[in-house]
Amino acid sequence: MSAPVIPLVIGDKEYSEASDGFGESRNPATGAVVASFARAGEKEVNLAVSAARRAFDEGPWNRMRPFERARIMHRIGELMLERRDEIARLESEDSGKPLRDAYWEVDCSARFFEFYGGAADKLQGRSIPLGPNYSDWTVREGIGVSLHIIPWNYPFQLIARGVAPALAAGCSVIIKPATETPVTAYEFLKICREAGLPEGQVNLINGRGSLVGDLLARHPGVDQITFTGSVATGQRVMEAAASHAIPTNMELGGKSPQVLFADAEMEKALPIIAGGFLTHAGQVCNAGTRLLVERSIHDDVVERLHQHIQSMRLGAGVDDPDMGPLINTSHRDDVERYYEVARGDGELLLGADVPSDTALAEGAFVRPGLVIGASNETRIAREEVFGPILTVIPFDTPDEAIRIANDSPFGLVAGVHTTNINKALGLGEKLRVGQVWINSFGVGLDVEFPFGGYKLSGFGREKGLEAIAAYQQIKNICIHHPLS
Ligand SMILES: NC(=O)C1=CN([C@@H]2O[C@H](COP(=O)(O)OP(=O)(O)OC[C@H]3O[C@@H](n4cnc5c(N)ncnc54)[C@H](OP(=O)(O)O)[C@@H]3O)[C@@H](O)[C@H]2O)C=CC1
Ligand SMILES: CCCCCC/C=C/C(=O)O
Repeated sequence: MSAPVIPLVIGDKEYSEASDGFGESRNPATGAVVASFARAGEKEVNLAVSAARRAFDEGPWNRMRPFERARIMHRIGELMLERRDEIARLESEDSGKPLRDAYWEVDCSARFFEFYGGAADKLQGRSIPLGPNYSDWTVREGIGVSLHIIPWNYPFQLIARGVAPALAAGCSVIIKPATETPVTAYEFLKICREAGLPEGQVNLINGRGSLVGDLLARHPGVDQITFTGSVATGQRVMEAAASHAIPTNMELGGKSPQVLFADAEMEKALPIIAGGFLTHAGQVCNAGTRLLVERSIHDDVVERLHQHIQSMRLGAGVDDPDMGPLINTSHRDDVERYYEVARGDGELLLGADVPSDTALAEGAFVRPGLVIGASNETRIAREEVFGPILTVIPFDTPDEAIRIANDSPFGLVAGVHTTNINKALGLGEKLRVGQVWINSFGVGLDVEFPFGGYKLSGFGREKGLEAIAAYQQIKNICIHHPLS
């Protein structure tokens, strides 16, 4: 059976052919083609911006009662859950991630639509006292056309994370998925249509980021950009946005610390620490890839983590292994180059072997790894690898742990493992990151609290009620009304 063709979706039309030919998406475990997709060029970019512009300037969404928007958003969430088996499977094949993580993506995406659907009719302005004969108040309006540039690691969930608050605010949307993972974005568009989202409200442009991503980001018809991905590409997108002075939300890289004190509940902490750097083979912006461990327990912790990574089962995502492949063989080669860097910076302890059965022999698998004996100044401790490798660094005092944790170009998240409340609160206060997890690292279907970075990890906040601000203009209206 030939692979399906993913069309562009612009307004009420689907385009199975477009100006820049076709791309292919492959299952990273086997190299098999999952889908091909029409690649947009300048013509389709202009059409998509016109459709989104028209939807925002003239369409019904922005003029509906907010509770009517909320109902459609709730329906989108319901449809996601009704179709979760199918979407999770497609996501797992397209991105390589274990099936359970793909289910998490769908469930979390539905939660975004429930959460922001619930918020859509509560986006209130405020009244500002100016004294007698004046009335003054603010109105929160949708910012306009919102562009969402999506990476390949969480293709479905990251669409929902940005698009749900944008829709709640009244915006229209253009989605530009990563060329590696175009498949579930189209499923998202189909669900939006079935739920009754008006035409042009959400548009889908696949194509090369360096071409259509850049054209979209520079387009004067776009009012705001939400970007998740690498620092270098984020900086390019900021430059494009600066060319027409529009705001951006940047969710970039990380080299997040997990701090383990000797007083922690080890049986609970170690699986959390392992999950923190191994989830999706480490291809997560907030992966906890530096373990700062109190010196007295260093050797024991290293031994236990080493045993854990040796016992893992690697395999194709759809077989729900402990760890799936990386996104493609080119990224695998990049990660393996970092293993060489690690060997120069310290000692590399490797875990599970890559699968050798013929079906997976061509897959983008790497062995997980632990680096010991490397200082926090080394490349392996400072650069984002986006692979399953953990650098373990000992510390002697809480102050030293804080100093090492903060000595990073990034500042996305941190984990702290301790049973001592003073240490927990002290680190929570002093770590220069957007989110501190204490005795946890990532919490289930967490959509309610804000997420974003300090320093090179970016700016702006996703998730929580805080995310909505990115998609709104605040207008102040003032009336002078003297009685005589
Ligand atoms: N913070 C995070 O969550 C992520 C971080 N990364 C990091 O980035 C590294 C490289 O991954 P990569 O896929 O290249 O990530 P990029 O940051 O380059 O890609 C992210 C998105 O931006 C698009 N894009 C690329 N160039 C431009 C441009 N000039 N203007 C507008 N959009 C553009 C991409 O499209 P296209 O796919 O078509 O190129 C994709 O949709 C990884 O190894 C990892 O270290 C990667 C993914 C997520
Ligand atoms: C279990 C980890 C979930 C992270 C989902 C969001 C990822 C964002 C990113 O990598 O940018």
